[in-house]
Order: sequence, then structure tokens, then C-alpha cells
Amino acid sequence: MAAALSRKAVSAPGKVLLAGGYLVLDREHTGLVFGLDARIHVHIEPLQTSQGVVLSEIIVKSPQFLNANWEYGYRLTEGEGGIAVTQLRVSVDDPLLRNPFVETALSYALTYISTSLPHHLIQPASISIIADTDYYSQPAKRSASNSRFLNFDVPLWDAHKTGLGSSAALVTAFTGALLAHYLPKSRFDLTTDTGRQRLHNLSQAAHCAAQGKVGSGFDVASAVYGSCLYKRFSPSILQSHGEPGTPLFSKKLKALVDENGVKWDTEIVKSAVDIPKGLRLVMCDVDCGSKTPGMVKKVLQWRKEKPEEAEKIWSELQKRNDGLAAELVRLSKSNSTEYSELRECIARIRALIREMSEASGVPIEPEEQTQLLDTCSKIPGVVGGVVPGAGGYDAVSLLVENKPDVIESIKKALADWKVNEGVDTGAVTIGKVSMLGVREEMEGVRLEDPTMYGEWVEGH
Ligand SMILES: Nc1ncnc2c1ncn2[C@@H]1O[C@H](COP(=O)(O)OP(=O)(O)O)[C@@H](O)[C@H]1O
Ligand SMILES: C[C@@](O)(CCOP(=O)(O)OP(=O)(O)O)CC(=O)O
Repeated sequence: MAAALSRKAVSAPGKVLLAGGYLVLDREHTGLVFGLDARIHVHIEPLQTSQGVVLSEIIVKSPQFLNANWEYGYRLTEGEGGIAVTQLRVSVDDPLLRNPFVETALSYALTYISTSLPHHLIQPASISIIADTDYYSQPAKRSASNSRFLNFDVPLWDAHKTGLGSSAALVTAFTGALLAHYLPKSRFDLTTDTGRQRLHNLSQAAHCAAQGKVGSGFDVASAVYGSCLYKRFSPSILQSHGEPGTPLFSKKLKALVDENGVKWDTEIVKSAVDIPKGLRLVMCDVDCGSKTPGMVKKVLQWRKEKPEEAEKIWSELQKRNDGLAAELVRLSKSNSTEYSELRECIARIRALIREMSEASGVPIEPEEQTQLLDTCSKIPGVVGGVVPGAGGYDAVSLLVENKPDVIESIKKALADWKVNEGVDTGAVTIGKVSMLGVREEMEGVRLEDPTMYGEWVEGH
């Protein structure tokens, strides 16, 4: 008789890459990444099946969105191919809407679990995904119970994303919840270094497979570890484990996750990152967007074609990024409120990013964003701001004094601001700018109290 599995909940934070966009793709460089206090939560509980009916089924729901239900059958494959999952049709009339991040994370996590647990102990489960509001710039309704989690009332695919890294936070929390639910604490404990390391390795592998590309992985790393200075893993680590159903997948995945004969060279330095007590991060979403993959391709192409020019800019930019991190830590330790050097650090980074935009022909800090950042930087109490991550027209991040009147002044300045993307090409999209409620958070993935979700998980 199998022991009854208890309900569990795990959450992981969103991210912002404040400095080190593009550079962080190369192990020669690092990225300064902050976790954000917008989290994706995953709640898991045993699926009640009718007496005598044995199902191998896992149900996943995103109850804040319309028709966001996915049902999966799972089976052990031959030749140590791990656990393959098959999406089941909820009803014959429903189209099969796939969620590649959920599907891939599920088969990767179940495969890893199956290397420690006999298949019959992987019992059916019901999983709910619940997201904090700021991942989507979608008008949302508060529920009757006044829960912190809102009802977006649209299909997930129609919700406009704000770029906080929903897929990385989702894959990390989802994988953590599955491991915490099925594995005994002696095999997986989220509160230990080994537990977090294994969750990191498994989530990176699943996230890259679902994305169909190996990025720097800073988003999954910050979902696991929270704010940190990040040096990426060598991409070759993820090139030979195969995929679910292929021979020896489970064996290779276990070796990859437990670091048996495989050594992950990711470097996470938490002590190199801080926000001084009197300051906070502010994220502003621009309601038009740049396509990160296209920009990455072009920047890397430029680096290949003009190695000397690129090397000069990148090595200097790395120094300036390190200077920013060091100044933030210095201010945090000294409790000083003299921000003029911090202001300078930000200005020096921006100047070089504009140089890189010019040299590569990629609008990393386009003129429109320069105007927006310059205007924000003149507001009393705003120390400065940057285009985070890949840059472009997506967003700006500000470092500001943590005072209500400063926040109000920023909101006022943004109220009528419009960013015109593509003025130079004639394909103009006008984007409104809105301040999100999020700020930095140091902590990464964590176990949550599974009773905190109320109506969002009860009765499902
Ligand atoms: N609340 C959610 N429930 C289920 N899946 C989600 C949710 N939020 C995001 N996702 C998954 O993550 C994908 C978005 O990931 P991506 O395009 O990488 O955006 P982001 O920049 O936010 O990570 C969605 O298409 C969906 O597969
Ligand atoms: C260019 C990059 O170094 C940073 C991109 O950061 P963003 O935060 O812009 O990313 P998305 O969430 O994918 O839009 C690519 C990488 O590190 O993978």
C-alpha cells in the first residue's frame, strides 16, 4: 500500500536583468540579476479517483485564465527512456491547446522522480498554477474572497505579458512542487543547497528544452536562487541528454541533475548584489515589444564580424556593470544616502549601451527609451534607470528612493507618455508606459503554505 501523499505548494520569483544583457550569454562575463516580488505559485495535491479506478493522469489548471486546463496521461517508456506524457483531450469538442512549458517540465520532473521511485508510487495528481498580477498587463478582477490573486478572465494566450519571466518562474515552481510532492525529504529538500542545485539543474534542462534554445539561463537561475551575480553554465552541458522516450534518457537526466560525472559550471554570487535600504527597483512596462531572439542574433552577428570593436565595448561594459554592483553593495553596507556615484555608474553603463546600439545597429537603448529614461531620471528621488535585459522597446527599470511621493511623481510623469516604436521604419506602434507594482526581492524559490490559495485550489 502506497503512503498517502500530502499537498504541497512552491513559489518562484520573476526576474530583471539590470545589467549584463547579451554579455551574460558568454561565460567570460556576468549578469546582475534581481528576483522580483511577483511570484508564480504551484499547488499540488493527490487527484481523487473513483474507487477501484487506476489512472495515470495528472491534471494541470491555471484557474485565473479561461479554459486553461491541461490533462496528461503518463507512462514509463522502454529502454530507460523515462516518463513520456501525452496530453489528453478534456472533451471531444475541445481543441488540443498545448502548453510546452508545462508539458516538458512534467515529463522531465516525472522522469527524474522515476529514477528514485517505483512507477506505481507516482500517483495521480491535480496541479494549480497561480500567478501574481504583474506578470500580465491585463485588467483583472478581484475575487469575492479578496484574495491577493486576481482573475484575468481571458484565455492565457490572449493575456499581454509584461516580460517578468513567467515561463522560468513557472517551470521552476512546477518542478519544485512535483519533486517536493513525490520524493521523500531525504531525496529532495528545497531548503538545502543540494536540493536547490538539483532543482536548478532540472529546471534549466526542462526550460531550455521547452524553449527550443539554450539562452544564458539567468531567468531560471534567479527563479531558484533569487537576486545574484550570475555566470552562465557551458551550453555543452545540455547537449547530450536526449529527450523523453529516447534510450537512456532517464539515466542521463539523473546524472545531469545529480551531477554524477557532469559538472555544472554555473556561478551564483549572492553577496555581490544588494539594494540599499532607502532605495527600491521600479519596473515600467512599455505596451509594445521587441523580439529578443532577433536582437540577440544580430548582436552576436556583429560581435562575430567585428570582434575587436565588440571586445573593446564588452570588456569595458563588464567593468562598468561590476562598478554598479559594487556601488550598490557599498551603499547597502554603509547605509549612506549619497547617491551621486550610483547615478554616475548608471550613466556610464547607459552611454556604452548606446555605443553598442550604434555599433551593432540593434536598438538596445533606442532614442525613444533614452528620452523616457532621461525624463524619469530628472524626477526628484529617481537615481537613474536602464533598459533591462535585451533592451529595446519592452521596458525600463528605475532605481528610486523608496518614498510614496517619488512613486506618485513617476506615475504622473508616465501617465501621458507614449513610446513610438519603429518611427525609423514607418511601422509605428504606440506604446503606453505603465509602472508595475513589483520591486526587487532577494529570495528565490520557496515552499509555501498550501492552505493560502483558498478558492483558487479548493473544489477543483
Ligand atoms: N499562469 C500560467 N499558467 C500556465 N502557463 C503559463 C502561465 N504563465 C506563463 N505560462 C507559460 O509560459 C509561456 C510564456 O513564456 P515566455 O514566452 O517565455 O514569456 P516570459 O518572458 O514571461 O517568460 C506561456 O506561453 C505559457 O506556456
Ligand atoms: C539578451 C539576453 O542576455 C537577456 C534577455 O533578457 P530579457 O529579460 O530581455 O529576456 P526575455 O525574458 O527572454 O525577453 C539573453 C539571455 O541572457 O538569454
